[in-house]
Amino acid sequence: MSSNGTNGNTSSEASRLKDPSLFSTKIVIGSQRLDSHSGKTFDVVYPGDRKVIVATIPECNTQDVNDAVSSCLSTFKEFSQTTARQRSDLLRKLNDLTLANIDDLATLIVRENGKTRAEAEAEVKYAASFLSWFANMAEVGCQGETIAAANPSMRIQTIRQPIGVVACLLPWNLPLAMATRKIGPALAAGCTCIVKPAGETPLSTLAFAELVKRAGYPDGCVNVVTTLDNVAEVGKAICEHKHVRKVSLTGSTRVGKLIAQQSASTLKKLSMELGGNSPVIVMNDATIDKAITGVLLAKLRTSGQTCVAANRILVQSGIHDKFLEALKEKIKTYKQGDGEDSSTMLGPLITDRAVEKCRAHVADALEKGAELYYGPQPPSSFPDEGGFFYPPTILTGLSDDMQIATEETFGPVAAIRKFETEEEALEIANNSDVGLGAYVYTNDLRVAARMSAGIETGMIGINTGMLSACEAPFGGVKESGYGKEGSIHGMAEYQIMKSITTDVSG
Ligand SMILES: NC(=O)C1=CN([C@@H]2O[C@H](COP(=O)(O)OP(=O)(O)OC[C@H]3O[C@@H](n4cnc5c(N)ncnc54)[C@H](O)[C@@H]3O)[C@@H](O)[C@H]2O)C=CC1
Ligand SMILES: O=C(O)[C@H](O)CS(=O)(=O)O
Repeated sequence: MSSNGTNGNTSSEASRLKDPSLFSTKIVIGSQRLDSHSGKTFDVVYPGDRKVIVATIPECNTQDVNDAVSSCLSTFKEFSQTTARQRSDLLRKLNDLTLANIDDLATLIVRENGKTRAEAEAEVKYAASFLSWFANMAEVGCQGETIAAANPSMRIQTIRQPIGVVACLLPWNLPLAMATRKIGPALAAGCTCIVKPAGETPLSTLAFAELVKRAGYPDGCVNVVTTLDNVAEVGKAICEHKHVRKVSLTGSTRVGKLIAQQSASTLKKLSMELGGNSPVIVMNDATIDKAITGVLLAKLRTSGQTCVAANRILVQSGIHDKFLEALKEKIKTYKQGDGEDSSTMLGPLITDRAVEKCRAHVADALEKGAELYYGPQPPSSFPDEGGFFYPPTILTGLSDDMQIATEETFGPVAAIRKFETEEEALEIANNSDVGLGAYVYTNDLRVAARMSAGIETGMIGINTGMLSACEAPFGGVKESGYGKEGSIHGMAEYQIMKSITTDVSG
């Protein structure tokens, strides 16, 4: 294991930054920036042209995980004793530093994820919102209770305490926002963190760890381990480590089930923000322009790579044809290309596997009776070279037997299905093992109320395609997982509540 003492910003990529010292390619263990014990590395590829190796990053193993947890544990003894006020002040400094470095953080997100700069800057602001939110929550969320005991001799109180060492497992689609959505409440509660970003997108998390240090946090509050190909070993080491008391995962349901199994031996507290299959229901009385805008936002944000992406678009028969025509006219205007090009509206997907998944979903749907309403016919649907692009596509005639109806496409493919009645739409929408987000377009409050009650998801947007905000509880039901992130509920995920009964008689 070597340490060059700096953050390894030897890459030409660092020259893209105003502050090249934010280009960090070493893992973070306490005060040290290190290579992995194995000395092995992996490359981060720019999805916009799949050629440039953006950075070479340590491929961690069990020893690295153990070092990171040891760092968390030793710092926890000190950090857990800070006051809520102190932790609130630190989060405000971290929020301010994050926003002050928005240009560089956005550059790193564009380079590692491929999304447009506009989306990357929006993500940095979204990420910072969790820091400012939990700066406010730090003092509120740490309050306990005094309970009137039935026994006059007794005084019953509760206090909230940090749960301990927290593991944060992050997805690649919003690498920074998903980091702060976990690290923010964990630090607010007084926990210390071992953070594992997705192998595809480690750079914004490593830069954020630099800002944590600059904000004045004790070394060891936020430790970062990285892996791409050794994730099974690293994940197992995290899940089975007895000093890791909490795991917060944002990722697929497949990985969520694995984490739950592996964490069972030490009975860790878990927050599971997993996969979705979001239905959109457009009723005949919907305002069509609003519906088109919202559906395309829910479908195409981050090129369709969000867990709350519109995956099944159900349109009532009376508005179906008009809606389709308007959707096609609008989707045509979405220009794909390099994220740094200001005219680009859709960046590439994260890998060629993601492109292949879109192609396979379209091909499968067409074989099972769907029609290609807009977009290229597979397999000519994606370029032979260049970035990981899949062209925006509209399919009609969606049916439950198609892969695109039961799996997240995670790409710019809009699958439309006509329905007749409200009851039919609700039945189709709920025919899924997962339940994260859903969207309903109607001007009838009674329909909105019935749909809000009847749809089996954790979150619903009514006449909007955006249901995420730091103040709103984010999380799903069924196999989309459990736990809430953000909101007044998000901090309790990182705390224990202790009840204290005192005999005050005599
Ligand atoms: N509910 C939510 O808030 C969100 C859910 N997602 C879901 O995540 C998926 C796409 O994101 P991905 O990063 O591809 O998900 P993924 O499940 O493949 O990976 C998520 C994280 O888990 C890690 N991981 C993978 N195997 C692991 C193992 N054996 N042990 C420990 N960690 C492991 C990955 O390295 C990554 O850091 C989609 O299903 C999407 O719906 C994505 C973003 C938000
Ligand atoms: O990672 C994701 O997909 C996010 O949870 C979706 S959102 O918070 O940006 O809506």
